[in-house]
Amino acid sequence: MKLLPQIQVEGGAEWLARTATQCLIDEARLSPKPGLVDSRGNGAHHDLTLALMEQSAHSLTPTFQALALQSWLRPADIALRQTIGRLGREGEQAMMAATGGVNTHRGAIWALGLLVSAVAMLGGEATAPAVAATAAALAKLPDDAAPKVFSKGLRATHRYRVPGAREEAQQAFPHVLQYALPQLRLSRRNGGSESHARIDALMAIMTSLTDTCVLSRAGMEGLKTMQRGARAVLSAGGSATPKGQQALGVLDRQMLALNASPGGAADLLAATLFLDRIGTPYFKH
Ligand SMILES: CC(C)(COP(=O)(O)OP(=O)(O)OC[C@H]1O[C@@H](n2cnc3c(N)ncnc32)[C@H](O)[C@@H]1O)[C@@H](O)C(=O)NCCC(=O)NCCS
Ligand SMILES: Nc1ncnc2c1ncn2[C@@H]1O[C@H](COP(=O)(O)OP(=O)(O)OP(=O)(O)O)[C@@H](O)[C@H]1O
Repeated sequence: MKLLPQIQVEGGAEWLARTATQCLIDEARLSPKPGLVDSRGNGAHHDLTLALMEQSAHSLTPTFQALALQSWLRPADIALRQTIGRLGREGEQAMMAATGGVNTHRGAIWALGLLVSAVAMLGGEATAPAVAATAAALAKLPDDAAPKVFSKGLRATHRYRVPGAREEAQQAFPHVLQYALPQLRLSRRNGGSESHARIDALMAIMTSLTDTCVLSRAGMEGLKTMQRGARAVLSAGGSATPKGQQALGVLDRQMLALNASPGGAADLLAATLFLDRIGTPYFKH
């Protein structure tokens, strides 16, 4: 086991927390995102604004920092699972206090929280697949202290018999590793701007995610519209091309008409941006 001076652990935890927060802000500002809050407006959300999303992101920095500090070089066991479960729920409360009771980032706290913990468990330096596998090991452990509460996401996974946020993490974030990161890098190589590459990565997630946000608000019709529309953007050449932009505009209008918002896909885009930055060790930033 690597033994690190406490100051290095604290610096690493602080960097991870700042980076996770920045990824949430980058995701929120990225435009144009179909149905979602972005720098143009509120998408399909009546109770969310970009300012609220940013306030919420900042309120989560101490949660991410605590998760990293508690997880540093620890193995995936029940004790750590219970600790991060408690910190995650406290983070949800901090978010609710910052937003006056609006759910801005529940899914994001789950995904990014696990990934921040996983990087810390690996000592601050690891590849994206290793981080995702470590996060999955944590997500698979039971947290007996978790209250048995009703949630919209859980209800959608039962009703439609599809995997949701829990399963995405337990399966080591396949939509991040197999869809979004390869698309992000491909679109960058093809010469698109960073914003276009990020929108394309979001589209790649939306081609196949069973987003319980969309299912709860717009049912299976909404989900199929999302997946089909995202495929159309990518097969037109991506968001940097005129045809891709046109397809993106069509999808945006369809999502708004259905009151559908791919909040789960947005969370996974933030997770993608995080894992993309983890490639380089924190002390080089
Ligand atoms: C697992 C969580 C997300 C609860 O999920 P649940 O399925 O009950 O649904 P809920 O409607 O509360 O939230 C789901 C959210 O996840 C996102 N999401 C939706 N579908 C998906 C999907 N297929 N994949 C990934 N994320 C998704 C959306 O943003 C959605 O709003 C989480 O809040 C939780 O269990 N927290 C407890 C605290 C904890 O253990 N934390 C540890 C890590 S910090
Ligand atoms: N840019 C974004 N715009 C909107 N939602 C986002 C964005 N980024 C992430 N999300 C995710 O979407 C979720 C919000 O979805 P939703 O509004 O359906 O939740 P809800 O409050 O449970 O439901 P409802 O608003 O239908 O009452 C959040 O948990 C958040 O993680």
